[in-house]
Amino acid sequence: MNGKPLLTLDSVQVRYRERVVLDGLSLTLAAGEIGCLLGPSGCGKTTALRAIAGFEPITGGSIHLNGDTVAGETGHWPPQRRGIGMVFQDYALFPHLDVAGNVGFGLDRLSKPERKRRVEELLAVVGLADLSHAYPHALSGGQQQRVALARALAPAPRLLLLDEPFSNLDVELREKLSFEVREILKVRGITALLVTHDQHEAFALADRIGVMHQGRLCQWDSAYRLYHEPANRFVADFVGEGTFLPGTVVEAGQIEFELGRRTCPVSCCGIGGQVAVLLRPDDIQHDDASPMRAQVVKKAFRGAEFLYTLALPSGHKVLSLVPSHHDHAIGEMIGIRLEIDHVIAFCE
Ligand SMILES: Nc1ncnc2c1ncn2[C@@H]1O[C@H](COP(=O)(O)OP(=O)(O)OP(=O)(O)O)[C@@H](O)[C@H]1O
Repeated sequence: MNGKPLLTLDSVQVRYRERVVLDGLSLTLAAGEIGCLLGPSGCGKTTALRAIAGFEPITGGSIHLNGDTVAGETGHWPPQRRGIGMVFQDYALFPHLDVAGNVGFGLDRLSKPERKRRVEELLAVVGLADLSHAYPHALSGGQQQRVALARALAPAPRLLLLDEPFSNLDVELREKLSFEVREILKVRGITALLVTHDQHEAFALADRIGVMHQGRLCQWDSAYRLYHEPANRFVADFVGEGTFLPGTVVEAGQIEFELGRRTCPVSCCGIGGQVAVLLRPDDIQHDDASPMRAQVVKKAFRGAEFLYTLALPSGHKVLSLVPSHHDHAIGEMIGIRLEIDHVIAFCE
């Protein structure tokens, strides 16, 4: 991590009655960094945001914001004292206020001219200067989301929390807005934490991503490392596409599986141990000259590429990304080559 920590969660626990829904959540976000909690429905992402914002009391651990302990044994700061901005899934705009009224809503402490200036500045930042007198019902989903962002940024929060901010938008707009929002946050040096179950959104927006499963954080890392060096099988499955092939540890640091023998540091089992070898679609290359053959059982056109599902002689399936001018029919046998940088395997 570069820079001073702005947000630190130290073994945070949240319980609803007897049920633990956040279990020992620890993470640090540096000032100016954008983090993301990614995970399936019900894993505790929203609860984590609510705990940080101060809407949810924590039952263990502590939360620190810019050096202040805002939740923990020493007490619990109310949301308004934490100086945190929030953007919600449903935008939560005030329907009776126009765009300028929505953005200026939390700025009563400013004089009228200051407030006007601040609203204009924020609307310019989110590209809505021309719509300051429009009402929310007359705006598209993407425009409403930008108003919500401008409103959350207007009081200059120490931290911005975004809860599934793009989930009501179509896929294309989602990615476009993710990049736009990242640009806005980065230019202004705003620290933000987003929650989503959409990994493309996480990849487009965040510097650091935490994959959550059943209230626990499995890995808090860059998108690259989550994809290429997943900490466990859940992360490997949840992030990116891939399949697993059975393998055996044949000597220290060496595993053998259907596509060959490779170096792989496996610490969880000894020689003879059974492992599951992770193969990403980019690890399997199509090569007509290769003696290794596999049968096309499924294909998905992705524009520049086909994603082929291939059956190996054992019947196990692997995925392969192949340039789309290599258009092979279902049932055809094609040559493949293993082109893998570092092998990841998990003990069975
Ligand atoms: N007020 C509550 N009382 C009891 N249980 C709750 C409460 N709020 C959430 N839960 C439970 O806590 C767990 C975590 O919920 P949370 O909303 O944090 O998950 P999530 O990852 O944000 O899910 P989603 O992506 O569906 O919003 C869920 O099993 C949920 O049913």
